[in-house]
Amino acid sequence: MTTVQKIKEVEDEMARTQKNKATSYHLGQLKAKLAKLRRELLGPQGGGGGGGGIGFDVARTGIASVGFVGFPSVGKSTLMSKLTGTHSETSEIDFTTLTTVPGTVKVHGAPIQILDLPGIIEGANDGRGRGRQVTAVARTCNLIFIVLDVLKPLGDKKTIESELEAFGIRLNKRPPNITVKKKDKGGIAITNTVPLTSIDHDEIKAVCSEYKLSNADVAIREPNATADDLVDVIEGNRVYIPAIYVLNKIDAISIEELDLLYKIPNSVPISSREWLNIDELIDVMWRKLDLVRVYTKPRGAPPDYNSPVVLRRGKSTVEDFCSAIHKEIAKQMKYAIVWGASAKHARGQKVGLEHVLDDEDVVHIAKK
Ligand SMILES: Nc1nc2c(ncn2[C@@H]2O[C@H](COP(=O)(O)OP(=O)(O)OP(=O)(O)O)[C@@H](O)[C@H]2O)c(=O)[nH]1
Ligand SMILES: [K+]
Ligand SMILES: [Mg+2]
Repeated sequence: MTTVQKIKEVEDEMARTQKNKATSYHLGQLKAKLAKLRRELLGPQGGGGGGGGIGFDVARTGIASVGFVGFPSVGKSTLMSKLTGTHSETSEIDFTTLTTVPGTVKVHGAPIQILDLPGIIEGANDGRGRGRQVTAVARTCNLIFIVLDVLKPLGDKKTIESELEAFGIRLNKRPPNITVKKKDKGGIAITNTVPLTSIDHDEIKAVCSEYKLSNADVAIREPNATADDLVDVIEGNRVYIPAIYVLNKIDAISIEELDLLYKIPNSVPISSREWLNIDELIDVMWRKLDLVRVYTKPRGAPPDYNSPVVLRRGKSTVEDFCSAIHKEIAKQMKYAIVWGASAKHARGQKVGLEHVLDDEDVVHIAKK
């Protein structure tokens, strides 16, 4: 039996099995089995791991990247071309785009790389079409636009989500607050700081046993943690990426239909052809990217608000700021003065290299 067939078999069995006290051990086993089979399929032996492959690995520029994922002909290239001014072929024929096409858009002074990608179809991860290369590129992006055609949004949404999920991509989700620590003896010891609502001890034990973990401390601090969350933590190698559902072609539907679409969380209805609601899309994109703009203030002069140094959240210390300007600056710095959200007082705070900066802070570097 091929891995794809084995996956299908496990999925079918899961669908047949009702979740209750008596089946939770079995379900936990199945979930872990499924994760292992998917890894096999996508690993280096399966041919789908690593980067995107020929034509798919493009030079990465800008402070962050946004990948466009969607079914064929939903309007990805139309959007990308107009947004960035870079030509990417468009037509009513499916699979017009065959590789990654990069472009750049500047938002609030930050250059953001846009990656137009080929359309994907159901079964992408089993090797259909260029789905695997597309999802491999998507894994490396800071934000994913899931582009949907408003005339058939919901079915397509589910399909795309499950293709991305099967590739270890978790959308609009934080890493689960679960730790699993191997030890030498003592069996499986479970502690939880929150009530376990969506997983029970049997299920936890089944997952651990499937991974041959017979002695471990499992600590669950995640409200509503599931067996899939536990599997994710044990498997590792998951990426947590924010996503926006771009509902394209709203020029083709009525206002009443549009109202319904607004109920999809994290969605922005637009028309890339008629250029409708693109401002909202850029706003939401900016917020989801969660970038940190830092303005430099030279001594005795006002801050330079025109060209911020743009950093990523989690990589926004004064040291990161210095390195973004020039690699020698951190060494030459005596101290920094910071004004803005990260500073303790309005008159400015004297800080060191480890200080974490916030969006729109102003920084003066005093040299030795
Ligand atoms: N009505 C309408 N049509 C659109 C819109 N955006 C794109 N289209 C049309 O949809 C078709 C497909 O557009 P593309 O930009 O090539 O779509 P794609 O998603 O890049 O397609 P592939 O590269 O083949 O996956 C073209 O005929 C576009 O003119 C829109 O906002 N409204
Ligand atoms: K097309
Ligand atoms: Mg295209």
